[in-house]
Amino acid sequence: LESLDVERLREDFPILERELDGKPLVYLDNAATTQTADPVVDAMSDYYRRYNANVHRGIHHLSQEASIAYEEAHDRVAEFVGASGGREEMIFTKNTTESENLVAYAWGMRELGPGDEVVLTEMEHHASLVTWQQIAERTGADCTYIQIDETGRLDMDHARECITDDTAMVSAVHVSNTLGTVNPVSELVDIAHDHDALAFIDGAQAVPNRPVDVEAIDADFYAFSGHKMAGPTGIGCLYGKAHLLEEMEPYLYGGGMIRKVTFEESTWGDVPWKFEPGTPPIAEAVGLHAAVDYLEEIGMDRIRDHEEELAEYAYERLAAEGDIEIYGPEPGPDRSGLVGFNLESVHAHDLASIMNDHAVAIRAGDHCTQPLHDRLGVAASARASFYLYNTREEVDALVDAIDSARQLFA
Ligand SMILES: Cc1ncc(COP(=O)(O)O)c(CNc2co[nH]c2=O)c1O
Repeated sequence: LESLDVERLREDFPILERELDGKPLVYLDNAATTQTADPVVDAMSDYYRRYNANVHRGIHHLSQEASIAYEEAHDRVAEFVGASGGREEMIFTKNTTESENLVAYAWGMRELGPGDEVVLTEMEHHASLVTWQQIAERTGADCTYIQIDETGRLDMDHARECITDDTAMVSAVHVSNTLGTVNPVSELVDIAHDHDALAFIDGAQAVPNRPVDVEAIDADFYAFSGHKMAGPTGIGCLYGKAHLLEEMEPYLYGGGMIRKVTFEESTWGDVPWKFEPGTPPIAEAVGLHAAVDYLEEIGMDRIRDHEEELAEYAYERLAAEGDIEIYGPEPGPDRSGLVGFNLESVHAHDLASIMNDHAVAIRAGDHCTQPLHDRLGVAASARASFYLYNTREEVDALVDAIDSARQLFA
């Protein structure tokens, strides 16, 4: 595969030219949110400037244009993740978290009961872990957690023990936002289906960074966010198999999601609209469509390879320091483009603060995976996460800034 022309791509992200106190910005917090590509900003500006209107096919021309753009964005995003059902398998939400809640409420609250089990993993983000924990509490179901092994991978033997005929749902993260672990989601889905359980995959750290084919994985539901894939904030996606979405009742009500309303009762519109009440994120959908076009033109396999190369380089440089603990698998197909770590005797928050003094933006904290940090035996971790526009020189800047912190706390 031809490598990325990073210098050319960086021109699409003017923010990367910023200097902070005279130092060039080194943005390594892409797992939290990526920067927004110029074509995305241009597409959203064009919408607001030329065809801004409310959707649901109003009678006037602008509404027709806006409606078509909004509807076609569903088809385009569905195609991007291999959903052959198009818009009938692609719901737009606010973010991955809301997508998770939609399944938990619209499916979980109706289908789960005492004796049912929801199987999660120890590396779940709070978006799924807290959500399923609360739904289980309300329905009388139980949550169990697939353990991670000493390398930060899932213990698949334990997975086969956890997933039984009492399992109603397996909910697993495709790529861990803390460990960088790439999980064997197709295998997890197969085990779930062998026990007639459904499978929800949290793809927030996968869809932006690697090719994803939801039908090859055979996930029943798959969630991700626009802001992590060079797109806008305020829009998330929920893929769901058509027959499941057809059967599911909505859990948010209002205009745009109904077919007929009387004083006595209401009936629902078609999928995805029955799950999209009120005025939806129209400009964001136009922006997400542009983000998908942008990423696909670059090539998701090339983006994956670029990120993995940077993560490998970072892993090797950090490991060579001798006083840095790195979490998650060694570089390779089981590790995505992020590295979680701690510098001996320096709290992650202090480290990130000093990195900030050097204009290096990393994230520090629990990354919304507090149970996982308990399992790792640390309260917090630092995390450098890469994207298509990062460079090896920026990894060097990361290591140099860490050295400054080391000197300061020596
Ligand atoms: C694996 C995973 N799932 C779900 C979410 C929630 O996505 P949202 O609803 O768009 O916010 C995130 C966001 N992760 C992070 C957000 O900030 N730092 C992070 O690591 C995530 O990494």
